[in-house]
Amino acid sequence: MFAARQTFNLFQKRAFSASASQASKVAVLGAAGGIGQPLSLLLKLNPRVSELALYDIRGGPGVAADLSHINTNSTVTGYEANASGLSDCLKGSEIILIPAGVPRKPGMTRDDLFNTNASIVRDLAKAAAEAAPEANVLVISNPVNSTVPIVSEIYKARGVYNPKRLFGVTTLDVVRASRFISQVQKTDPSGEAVPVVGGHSGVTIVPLLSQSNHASIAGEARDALVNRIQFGGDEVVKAKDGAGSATLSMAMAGARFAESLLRAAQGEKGVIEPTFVDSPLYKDQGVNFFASRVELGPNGVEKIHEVGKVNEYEEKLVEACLADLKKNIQKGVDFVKSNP
Ligand SMILES: NC(=O)c1ccc[n+]([C@@H]2O[C@H](COP(=O)([O-])OP(=O)(O)OC[C@H]3O[C@@H](n4cnc5c(N)ncnc54)[C@H](O)[C@@H]3O)[C@@H](O)[C@H]2O)c1
Ligand SMILES: O=C(O)C[C@H](O)C(=O)O
Repeated sequence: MFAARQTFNLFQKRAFSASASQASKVAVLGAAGGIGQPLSLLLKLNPRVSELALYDIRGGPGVAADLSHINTNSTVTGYEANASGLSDCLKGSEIILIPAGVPRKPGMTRDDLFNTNASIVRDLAKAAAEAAPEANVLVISNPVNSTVPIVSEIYKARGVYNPKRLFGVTTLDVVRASRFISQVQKTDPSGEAVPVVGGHSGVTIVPLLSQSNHASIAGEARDALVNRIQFGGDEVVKAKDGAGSATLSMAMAGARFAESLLRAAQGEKGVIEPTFVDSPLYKDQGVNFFASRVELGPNGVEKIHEVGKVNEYEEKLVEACLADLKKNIQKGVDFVKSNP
């Protein structure tokens, strides 16, 4: 028993190196799902979170009751699946994480999820714009390249859009990139950082190996690694064989991003995460959202970093990315125009 407690405490210390915490309410919408449950668990273990608010169209209160027995200080509340439940869940939140929506099955692209997930994200965004317009909104639901513009259009229509507070969560792409490159190079993944820019699907995911510790990777080894990073999600979808897509690794990635935002909000300087944001980098080419390294601060986005120096091979990857990304973003914008 004592050993178990020691292991648990060690896990908490390793997972989140916070010392003190301010009051931070974090809401999870879609909290009973494959991502929502482990994500909520990791947030319950994070001492920077003082209040965890869980909402789902089914099962939110059950997940909350379960997590509320964990002996960390934060309170956990599950909300009923109705409009006042959603609004109460959102009120006072500093961070709203949205993993609500359907996941892929083998043979599907993320874009195939659009018809179902676009309206789910739109409706949740409407509620968030009303109940907690100043919160940071972290969109996990796919297709991220389109769901993030949907949220921005909903906020714009209500006059509460703050581009510094809206984030598409692309953390899993860099988590994968550092793991996959470490497997090839036989190194420790914690020492590997591969910038991944662009968006979050297929060729819009652009790993910049030339900016990693292994810039000299070339030829087939490079092509295979880039392909694995771009299509890592498919590996999990195939292995789960109809039972969904990445959930546990995504929960880790989402919790890491939320932790980074809380660290930055609580005064830590130099906190940088890759994320899909309203970005000036390719606006001149009509691409209004783009993932790159972003410095976070108390007001959300502090500084959007340039893509930096890329080689000829990567230039082509960026070109292919921009073409797809532009269409994906437009699809989200058009959806809100026709389905406000
Ligand atoms: N951004 C990324 O890197 C990334 C990674 C993995 C998965 N995803 C995406 O995350 C989403 C969720 O994946 P999952 O595996 O957790 O799916 P899941 O089906 O296991 O869980 C989704 C949850 O959302 C809930 N839900 C549906 N409509 C809702 C609504 N209107 N309000 C509140 N909750 C609602 C469902 O009841 C369910 O509990 C998918 O769209 C998936 O493609 C994104
Ligand atoms: O692949 C998916 O559909 C889920 C997610 O976007 C992922 O990258 O794992």
